[in-house]
This record gives sequence, structure tokens and C-alpha cells, in this order.
Amino acid sequence: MTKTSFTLQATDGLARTGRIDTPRGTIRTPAFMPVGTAATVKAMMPESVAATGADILLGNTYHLMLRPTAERIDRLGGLHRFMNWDKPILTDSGGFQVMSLADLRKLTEKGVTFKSHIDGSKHELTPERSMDIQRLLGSDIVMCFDECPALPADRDRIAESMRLSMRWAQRSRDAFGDRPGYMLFGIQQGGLEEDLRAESAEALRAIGFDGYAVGGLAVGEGQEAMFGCLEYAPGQLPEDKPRYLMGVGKPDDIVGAVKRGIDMMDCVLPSRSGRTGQAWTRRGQVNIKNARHQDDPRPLDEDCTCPACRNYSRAYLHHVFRAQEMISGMLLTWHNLHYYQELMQGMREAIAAGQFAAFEADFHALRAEGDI
Ligand SMILES: CO[C@@H]1O[C@H](CNc2nc3cc4c(=O)[nH]c(N)nc4cc3[nH]2)[C@H]2OC(C)(C)O[C@@H]12
Repeated sequence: MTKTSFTLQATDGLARTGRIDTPRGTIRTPAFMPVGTAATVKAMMPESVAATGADILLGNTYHLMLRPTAERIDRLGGLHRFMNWDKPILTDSGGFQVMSLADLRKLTEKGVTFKSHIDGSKHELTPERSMDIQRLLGSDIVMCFDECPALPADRDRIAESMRLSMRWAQRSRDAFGDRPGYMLFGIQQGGLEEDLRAESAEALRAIGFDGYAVGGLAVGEGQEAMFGCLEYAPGQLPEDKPRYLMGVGKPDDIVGAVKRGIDMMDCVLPSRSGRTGQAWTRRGQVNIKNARHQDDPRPLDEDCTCPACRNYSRAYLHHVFRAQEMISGMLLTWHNLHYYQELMQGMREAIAAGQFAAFEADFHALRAEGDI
């Protein structure tokens, strides 16, 4: 199969379930994408990531262009071969990471120049260069090169930034060209301003993309403001294409986003917090480094089938975190990613059965406040 397609299979309220078909495999939506920033989902073997149920993972243009460079990965057969992951990969386009990680950034109409946070070397990213890097990586889903303003920002700054991103979206589309089997997603901007978000959605729709991301969120605005934006932003985007909310989030963020019509999400949280001893479970959060787990023979989550919950006690996990053993981050990252994928599967089934409201009620009823 050389084409790509998005098929909506069922809806329940604004929630949707479907599939994105690509030559490298099918992505079941709603989908959660583990983050594999530097060509690895930290502390996980690729086969373990697949075992958690992930259909797709995320890579980053910014990190890979700096090290080992997109040209080297291309010479070695592309990112899938390089990192031994043969399912779909979505790559972010670099603008957001430049603004959150690089030094000495200079933003012009052309693009962004910056110094590497790794070795201080000078680099430039433009829509054209970002498309070229993502092509060299072999990314199945390419993101437009955009600018994501830090919040809070005044309305004029948000409008100006959004309009720049829309001009960059056109340049990204033009530079991407015609690539059957590969998808290009536009990214909506506009901060928390409904009319600016509508203007951005119309600009993207006029250009035409294979999917549409809600960008500019999960940048410190908080869940209430994010959900407020999600009351209208997904509905401004084409209904027949995937809607991707970038950088989200905690389990309750994810359930709330799917409820409001989001199909895809990514977040460093399950892997990053797994490495620090923070476990996410259906009953809430467990900080395994807390002394009260020291003698607890129970698993993290009695109902979880992941290797950490099947084979180890809280006492063991507590011990290996205290002892700073490498297995600690491996086991908790595996558990967290497994839990996130179970959450997504549960929502896909609930939407297909017209039971999303009941699923959401159960989700919240089970979650205790604080450490369990
Ligand atoms: C919980 O993780 C922290 O929160 C950020 C995730 N939030 C986020 N919002 C995003 C927006 C955009 C966007 O508008 N455009 C493009 N191209 N990519 C984006 C990527 C994004 N990721 C992570 O980013 C930092 C490093 C700030 O902390 C993490």
C-alpha cells in the first residue's frame, strides 16, 4: 500500500475513534505517541515500546539535526532503520524545541537561527530546511515549521506569531511537495483567542493538509484554560482529518481532550516521570520513592498486566529507585507507557460502544487524590 488515509469508525458525542493507514502500519485513534526525542524512547527497547501497544512514536527535528545530524541518519538508512522501529514515526518540526531549548535565538520572516544547546554550534531552521530534515529522517508524518509563542502573551503578539506561522505553513506545504505514503500536518496557532484560532484554521484549510494539529497549548496555561480552548479549537478544524493535540499530557488531560474531539496526542510525561519514580495508575499517582512503599509486597497496580506489575513488588521498585539502579527507570517507564496505552484502548472501545460517558465517569471515580 503506497497511500495514506484516515477513516472515522465511530463517534460518541464529540469523541471519535478511527484509524490512520500508512505504508508502515495502521495507527488506531485516539492514539498516544510515546516521545523518542533522540532516536530512543528513553529507558525502553523499541520492542518494549511496541509491546505497550504503541502504533507510532514521536521524534524531534531539533535534537536529531544537532546530533547525529539528519544527513548521517539518512546515510545509515533513515530513522526507522537507525532506531530499529519499523512502525510509523511522526517528527516535530523543530520550532518549538528551538524556543524551549536553544540559546541565542534570532527569529526573522525567513526562519530561526540559534546556537546548539549541546555544543554552541550555529544553526538555522526554516520551513524549507525543516521539511528537508524530516524527509532525510524518513518521517511518516511531517509537521509544518511553526512558531509557538510562550504564554502569557498579549493578543497582538499572538496574532502576529500566528500569521507568521501561517505563512510558514504555506512554505512548508510548498517545500514538502508531492510525497505519496507520507503525510504533512498543519499546526493551528492563535493562543487562547477563539477568533485568531478560527483565522488560523481557515488559513490551514485553504492550504490543505493530511492532518491538523492544535498547537500553542500545554505551555503553562493550565488544564482549565486548555479545555476552554478545546471547547472550540478542534471543531474549527476539518472533521475528516486527524486532529493532533501537541504535548498533552496527564491522564485526565488526555481523557478531556479525547472527549472534545482530539484524535492524537504526545507527551514526555509518562517516560520522563517514570524515570523519576512517578507511576501513573488507574487509581491515581504513586510516588514509589516514598518510604511507605519500603515493605509493601503488592504490585503498583493489582489490575495492571505490565512486566513491572506482574513481576515486582512496590518494595522492590522502591529499593531500585533508592539504589538508583538502571532497572528502576526501565520498569516504571514501561508501566507508565503501558498504562497510557491501556487508557487509549479503553477509550477507543468505549467510543465504539457509545459508552464514552460511562468510561469517563469510571475513570474519575477510581482516581484517589494524592499518593496511593
Ligand atoms: C509536559 O511536557 C512539557 O510540556 C511541553 C509539552 N507541550 C507542548 N506544547 C507544544 C506546542 C507545540 C507547537 O505549538 N508547535 C510545535 N511544532 N510543537 C509543539 C510541541 C509542544 N509541546 C514540553 O515542552 C517543554 C520542554 C516546555 O516541557 C515539556
